[in-house]
Amino acid sequence: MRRITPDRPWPLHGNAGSRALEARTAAALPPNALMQRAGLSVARLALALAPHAQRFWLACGPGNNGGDGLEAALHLARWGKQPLVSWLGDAGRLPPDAQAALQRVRAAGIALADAPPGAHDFAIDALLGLGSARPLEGRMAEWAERMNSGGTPVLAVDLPSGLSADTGRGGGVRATHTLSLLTLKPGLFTGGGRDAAGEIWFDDLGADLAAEPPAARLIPQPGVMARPHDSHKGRFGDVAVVGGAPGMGGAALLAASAALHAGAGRVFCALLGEPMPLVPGQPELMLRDWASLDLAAMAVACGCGGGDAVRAVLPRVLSTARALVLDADALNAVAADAALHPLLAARPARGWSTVLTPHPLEAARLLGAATQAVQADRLASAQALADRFRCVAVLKGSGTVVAAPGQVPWINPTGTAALATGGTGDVLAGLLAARLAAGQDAFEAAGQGVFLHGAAADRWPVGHSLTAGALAKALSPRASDQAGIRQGC
Ligand SMILES: NC(=O)C1=CN([C@@H]2O[C@H](COP(=O)(O)OP(=O)(O)OC[C@H]3O[C@@H](n4cnc5c(N)ncnc54)[C@H](O)[C@@H]3O)[C@@H](O)[C@H]2O)[C@@H](O)CC1
Ligand SMILES: [K+]
Repeated sequence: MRRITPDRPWPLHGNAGSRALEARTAAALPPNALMQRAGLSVARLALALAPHAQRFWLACGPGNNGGDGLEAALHLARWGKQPLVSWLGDAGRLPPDAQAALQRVRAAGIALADAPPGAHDFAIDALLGLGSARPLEGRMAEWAERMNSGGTPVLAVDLPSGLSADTGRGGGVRATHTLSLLTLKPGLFTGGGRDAAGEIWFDDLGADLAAEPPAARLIPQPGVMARPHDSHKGRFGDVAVVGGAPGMGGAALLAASAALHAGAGRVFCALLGEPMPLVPGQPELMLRDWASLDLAAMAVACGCGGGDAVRAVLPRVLSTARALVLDADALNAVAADAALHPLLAARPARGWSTVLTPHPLEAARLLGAATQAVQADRLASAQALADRFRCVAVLKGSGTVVAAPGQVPWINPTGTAALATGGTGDVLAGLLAARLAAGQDAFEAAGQGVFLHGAAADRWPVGHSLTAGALAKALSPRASDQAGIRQGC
């Protein structure tokens, strides 16, 4: 058992993959052994998290998730703790493993209540796991609410009850900790999952994770891009930011600043609005008329603050830039104008890379779907975008998803709600362009870029408000260097 940190590309298995691994693992073990391992693991973690707690409330549901809770109660009782078991099951309809656990609990003389205890020091949510099939209601919803408002730590067994393992939708319990069993589930890391799950722990219970293909992987901490001493600015490539329609120059300048701080050799900024001779406080940025830029020789970030004006430049951008990040208004223009689609579709055959960085509303426009439909299955939505436009798709939001045709998608473990502020998307576009300019593969650049963008926010000092301009400056490789980084992704 261990706490999950981004030290490796952790494989994430959805419902079907987890069920397949469960069957495979259980088949090699004596009956009930897997659930007994699960219960022991839950009890050990509960004790480690709250060594001085006495009253452990175990809220146990009608299936095997509840069985895990019953097994945990046995251990807590053995260790001198007071297990307060509330159980919602029907003894006549229990799956075999949970049935065996129930008999063991009864044989041990542990009482089963049909309501929550009056008081407890620690709550264990074993209401629902993989079998969650509909929103919580009735007593189950009441017990979940009692856990949420109880003021104690809440350890969710396998999944916070009600949360979809595949998508991170739904939910009811908001745990402080989740112990994911057998597999790590993508739903814990994207959509509502991050808020519902709290700190994530994992016990594979002896499963061979490599036996089932993962639905996604967690982006690991990237290494520092080596910058040899014998370097010159041409080595790290040029970035051109094309955007900033009248009144929206700030977005383009934020992207350009991010590209600069992320290590691009030279950064050009082509504003589609008012001409500006120099950017105050940022003399390194070179302002140019967009038509004069040799886009074929640069990584281009297009769309930041582009407004309607960006539509006019897109045909040339799409048919000349070899490495391209399309953001914000460029995405809206592509969504609104099917005439641009063949230009986008022609890029992979020329060996050119394209990264789309939509937030959910922009993704919905590109897919011709509702935003709720995009959010209902973020992994599938990002993959649909990548497949439709033959590009790397970065679906922003809680647990950003990075997808590409034929690749296992990434889910980003970094970032906080502090990033939900104006301009941080422009910063991401500039950062990704800098990595493309350095010659990185687009899928790798996107994965590492979103990790570093989120990690910069995670490092933000408490009490200091996060602004996009300051975030751009925090992207310097030296800043992430100090976080102690190893090679990966
Ligand atoms: N079989 C085993 O040996 C193991 C099982 N494990 C546990 O088993 C879990 C999966 O067990 P199950 O497949 O029994 O599924 P669950 O225990 O998650 O729930 C299934 C039951 O809940 C009911 N249900 C679903 N949604 C409901 C709702 N909203 N309100 C009320 N009832 C609802 C279903 O009708 C079914 O009776 C995993 O998440 C994991 O915790 C793991 O510990 C590994 C070992
Ligand atoms: K649970």
